[in-house]
Amino acid sequence: MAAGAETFSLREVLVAFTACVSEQREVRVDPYLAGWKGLVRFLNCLGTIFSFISKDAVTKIEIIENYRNSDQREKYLTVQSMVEYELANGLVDLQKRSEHPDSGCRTFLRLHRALHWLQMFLEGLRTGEDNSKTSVICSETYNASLANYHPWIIRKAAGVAFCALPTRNTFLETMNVGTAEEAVAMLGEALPYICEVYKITEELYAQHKLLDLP
Ligand SMILES: CCCCCCCC/C=C\CCCCCCCC(=O)N[C@@H](COP(=O)(O)O)[C@H](O)/C=C/CCCCCCCCCCCCC
Repeated sequence: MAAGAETFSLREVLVAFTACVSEQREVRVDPYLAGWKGLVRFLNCLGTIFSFISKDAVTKIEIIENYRNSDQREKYLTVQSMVEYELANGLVDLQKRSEHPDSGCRTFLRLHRALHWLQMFLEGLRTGEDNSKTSVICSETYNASLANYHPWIIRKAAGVAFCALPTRNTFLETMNVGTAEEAVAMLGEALPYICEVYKITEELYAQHKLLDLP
């Protein structure tokens, strides 16, 4: 484990995702990005072999943060308002990346797909045997989700990086919430919130036929 792992707290990440859904069942962008930033911090602690993954995640987080810091920041308060605003103003490339290669909708979709992987990965960790291999949980859940959207070279590089993951119990203890059992209990509490964020976003994107944005 690389230096800096002590700065990661699973609790902070999970609190961010639990704060995502508003009373109107809208997905708030700021806590969503805060959750991803915490996860990237954790990924960076796992070693430089994961840098190509964290760099891509950071690029996408920054694209959306830039919208949140722009004059149109209010339009990007929730995923619902972002979709409405970008579609109404022709700001999304629907067929092919051209005039709006980094729309909020397209960029958010990449994180949304990664959230599906995260949901399955955390569930795999939570329910895995004490001595199960994190690398196996990670590659199985990746192959069942995100890998479907990645070219061969990325899938290959990801597969190599997964081999560097520590065992399940070391991994759980790195989350800084106490013992492996305590980390498992916290995952059990938080996963329904992550699932809810995923479900709401998936329904919204399906409703607007945005699930295949180039
Ligand atoms: C609660 C703590 C335990 C969980 C710790 C998980 C830490 C994960 C942190 C970040 C995950 C990274 C999310 C990556 C977003 C990838 C978005 C994406 O799909 N990008 C591709 C497509 O983008 P465009 O080309 O269309 O712009 C891009 O090609 C990807 C490049 C990089 C490779 C992505 C591989 C993703 C593997 C996800 C597994 C991460 C392994 C973490 C190990 C615990």
